[in-house]
Amino acid sequence: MTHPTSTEIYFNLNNGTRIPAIGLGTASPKDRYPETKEAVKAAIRAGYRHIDTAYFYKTEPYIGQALKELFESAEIKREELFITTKVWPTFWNNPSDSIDQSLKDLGIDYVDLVLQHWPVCFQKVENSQGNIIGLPRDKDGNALFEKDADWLFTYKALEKIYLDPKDNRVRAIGVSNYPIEYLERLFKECKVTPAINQVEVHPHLPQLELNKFCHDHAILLTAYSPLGSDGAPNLKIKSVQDLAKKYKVEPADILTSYHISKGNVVLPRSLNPKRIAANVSFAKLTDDDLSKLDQVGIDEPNRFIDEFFTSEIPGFTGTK
Ligand SMILES: NC(=O)C1=CN([C@@H]2O[C@H](COP(=O)(O)OP(=O)(O)OC[C@H]3O[C@@H](n4cnc5c(N)ncnc54)[C@H](OP(=O)(O)O)[C@@H]3O)[C@@H](O)[C@H]2O)C=CC1
Ligand SMILES: O=C1O[C@H](CO)[C@@H](O)[C@@H]1O
Repeated sequence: MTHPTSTEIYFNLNNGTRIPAIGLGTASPKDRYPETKEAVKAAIRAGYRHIDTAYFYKTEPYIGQALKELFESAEIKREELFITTKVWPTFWNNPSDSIDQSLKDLGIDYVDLVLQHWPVCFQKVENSQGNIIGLPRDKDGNALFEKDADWLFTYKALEKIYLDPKDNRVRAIGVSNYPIEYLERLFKECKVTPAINQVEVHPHLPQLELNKFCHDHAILLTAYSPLGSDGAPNLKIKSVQDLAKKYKVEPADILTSYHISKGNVVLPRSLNPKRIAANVSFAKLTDDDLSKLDQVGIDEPNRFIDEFFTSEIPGFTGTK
């Protein structure tokens, strides 16, 4: 049974641009940041045309090194790639500075998509070296939020950048970790519909209501942590393994095909070049296959990314 590769599949965004269905995740473990360079090169050589990154990941300089080498060797052109970055909540009131830092580290002059990373606002606290602390905490370890700050301010600021005809730094804007309630407020107060809502989705967290809401409102859902994040626990799901046998692909391919079959974008991360190349077989799952996988999360819901600062956001508990 031969399968097309998911790297050949593209979806349309609501602003007329298009996005590759599969992207390489680059939230690498902090002791392995430099390996992201070779992972990006392996991914692009394996056909990936979409890289998902963020100011917060601290991997953008290594991605920039990979891109520089691939551009210089003419293995790929900038316009063939879709590069996403994200604005971290320490830049809630000045996303422009965050975008400039990402562009500098990536060595490019525009990004295809910039997302508000989390709908929260952190105080800007510097460490003894004068660097901004990504996860500022008070003496009790609680998140240091900016008092009276509005989480929608960031998206409104991104909107201004996107709508400014003189500013060519971003081709599309979107959000991440927005629940339906937050999108409903955004629609009331903003002009630009987000191109993307990037959220945790996988069989243990099928997000069926959010998925329908986004598709009904021309927002493309992008699935993060599709494998269950570190250690890929979702590979062990029995229905994933059964479907891998049925379609003669790897379990990781079922976890990515689950999203692409629903018309959603998916972002598997790997630092292992063999796995990166192997994670791209696409099996067009039937509605019955998809329901079986959705049922896993209905029976046993599990959100893997639920950071200490998320408890104010509907659907999060801030306990992981
Ligand atoms: N917007 C947001 O708030 C968030 C966005 N994201 C984005 O989503 C991306 C993916 O999510 P993430 O949480 O990183 O993790 P994933 O769900 O993609 O899982 C990554 C883990 O799976 C392992 N893995 C990958 N392929 C295989 C395979 N074929 N067989 C066995 N193990 C495998 C990797 O190990 P190895 O490297 O050794 O292969 C790694 O430990 C992130 O990198 C980031 O870009 C993630 C979290 C939050
Ligand atoms: O994007 C992100 O990745 C990390 C977890 O992998 C999370 O803190 C952040 O939202």
